[in-house]
Amino acid sequence: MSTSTLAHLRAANIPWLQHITVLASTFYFFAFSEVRTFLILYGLTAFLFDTEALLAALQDPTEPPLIPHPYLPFLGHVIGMFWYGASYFARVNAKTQYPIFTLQTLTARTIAVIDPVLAAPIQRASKNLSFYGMILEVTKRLVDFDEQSMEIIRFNLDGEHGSSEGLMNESQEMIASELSPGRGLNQLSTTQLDKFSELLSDLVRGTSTLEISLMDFVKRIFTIANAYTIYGPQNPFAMHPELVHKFWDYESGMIAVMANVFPFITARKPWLARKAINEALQEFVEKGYYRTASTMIQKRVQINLKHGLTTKMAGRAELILLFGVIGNAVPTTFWFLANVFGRPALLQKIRIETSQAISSTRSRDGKVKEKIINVTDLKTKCPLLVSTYRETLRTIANLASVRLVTNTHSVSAPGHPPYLLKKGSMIQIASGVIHGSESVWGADANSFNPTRFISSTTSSEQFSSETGASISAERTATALPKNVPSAAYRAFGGGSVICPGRHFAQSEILGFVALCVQMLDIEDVKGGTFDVPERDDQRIPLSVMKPVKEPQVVVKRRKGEEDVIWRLEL
Ligand code: HEM
Repeated sequence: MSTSTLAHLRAANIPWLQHITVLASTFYFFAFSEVRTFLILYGLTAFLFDTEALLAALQDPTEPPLIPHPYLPFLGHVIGMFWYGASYFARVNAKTQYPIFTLQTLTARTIAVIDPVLAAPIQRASKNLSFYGMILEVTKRLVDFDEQSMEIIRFNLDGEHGSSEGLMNESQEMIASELSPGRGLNQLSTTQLDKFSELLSDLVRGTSTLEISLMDFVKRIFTIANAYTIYGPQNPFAMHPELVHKFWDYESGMIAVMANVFPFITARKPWLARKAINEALQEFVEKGYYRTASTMIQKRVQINLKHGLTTKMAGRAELILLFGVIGNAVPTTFWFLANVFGRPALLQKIRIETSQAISSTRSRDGKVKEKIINVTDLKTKCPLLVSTYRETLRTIANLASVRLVTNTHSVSAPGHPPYLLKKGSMIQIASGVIHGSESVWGADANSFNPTRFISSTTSSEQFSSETGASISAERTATALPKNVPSAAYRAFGGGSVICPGRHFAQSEILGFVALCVQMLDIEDVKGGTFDVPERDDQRIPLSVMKPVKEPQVVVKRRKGEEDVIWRLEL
């Protein structure tokens, strides 16, 4: 044993003196026949309680420090993550203040990344730190893929047969291209915005009122509009309207289904819901309904079938994308509406600001007949709206970015020593901790500041004086406060797997919220402004955070807007 190992062992948080004293006194207190049993019991207990500290002492000094659980080794951190949900990393970080640390559980080593400066090189190192290596097991359980499909999906994930070979590479490249700014994306967004205005006008007509939970209000419109836009007129929800509810039944119980402990008994409602949706998705592929869907879905189904997925499994593959499309957009829009309508002063300012993006047509008698909101104008001329959207996401986007270390990798960043990330470890970039860090965002990191993303150089005047709309749109969307590193804003993940739907999401969510702000009053069911709900930090959703309680609201058209036809355009 080298002298440095001995020094580490001596410095380890292990009560060596107590162990030596106990061992030495054993022979004094116990009869010879009892010594063996005692030593075995003592040894086992000491092993259980000290092994994490021993691992911490013996690990390579350049590895992220291992934090032994103070009371319950190997199980303590698992229970902590289960009990405290998304806030567990924040609790450990509050005690340790390490920029990166390791938690050991029975089956895995989890490396939590707390400093965004380290997050940047980690999300860039996609060759050795694999997103799919981590996420595919989740996907398998999420949609119930069979093993044969998983083999097809796993092919060439590390790129050993070239960067575009294999189902995943081909599909990911195609989706990124279909959803990146350009004509195809504009077409998708236009269909979506038209559908929003049609559905909202139908749901809240003339002087009628609608009593509903704010979340259900968003779910109703977004599920139908997104399914229509992305999956076409013969989408599963249009063919089987009862599936809209079932989709959200599955969403709320999917963690229990994925735990996979006799889910048909322990999580029956979401399990049955998934079964019904999967059957409809299979029909969507088998009956060729996908041929009337967006180009992205047509290409995606063709890629999946070409690589050998059965029609049944190609249908199931769509369930994961449905989550990508709707699963985050709905709760994000819910929070955005809650943050605006729950703060009358902010609502007032946003009403004034977004009115710049409206044009109107009049009937012969001079009355306003139609009002059109231009979503490009929202992005370029309405910094408060865009900033409120980004601040909303900062406060609710808690989902860690996960990576599996497929080859031992050393990561270095300015101001940090190099850290060794050993093969087999699971990395979690702790988005929630980073989003709430005072050292990153300033003293008000934990409060809601709707103007946070309006920088001193980005004002509505400046936007209107920009020459190219696309340049100003990009500037609005990327105005991080001074000195905040870009990897600190993690709502859409980062690196090569950054959410490809972020541009689509921004247009649909800004458009929908502006439409609501201009067209509707949304108040507490008991009258007046509703309270902005609290975040439910105990639940770990596979999307943005959920509220503890969903406000029950009354939705009606604003005075004077009862007969106006509202439309959204890009
Ligand atoms: C506010 C709404 C949204 C949020 C907060 C969001 C967030 C995310 C996040 C955090 C990831 C994982 C990235 C990582 O771990 O590094 C992701 C992946 C993804 N998102 Fe989104 N997303 C949203 C909307 C959308 C929409 C509307 C679409 C599609 C139209 C979409 C499509 C996808 C896809 C396909 C992936 C997987 C990327 C891949 O496998 O490479 N997302 N999203």
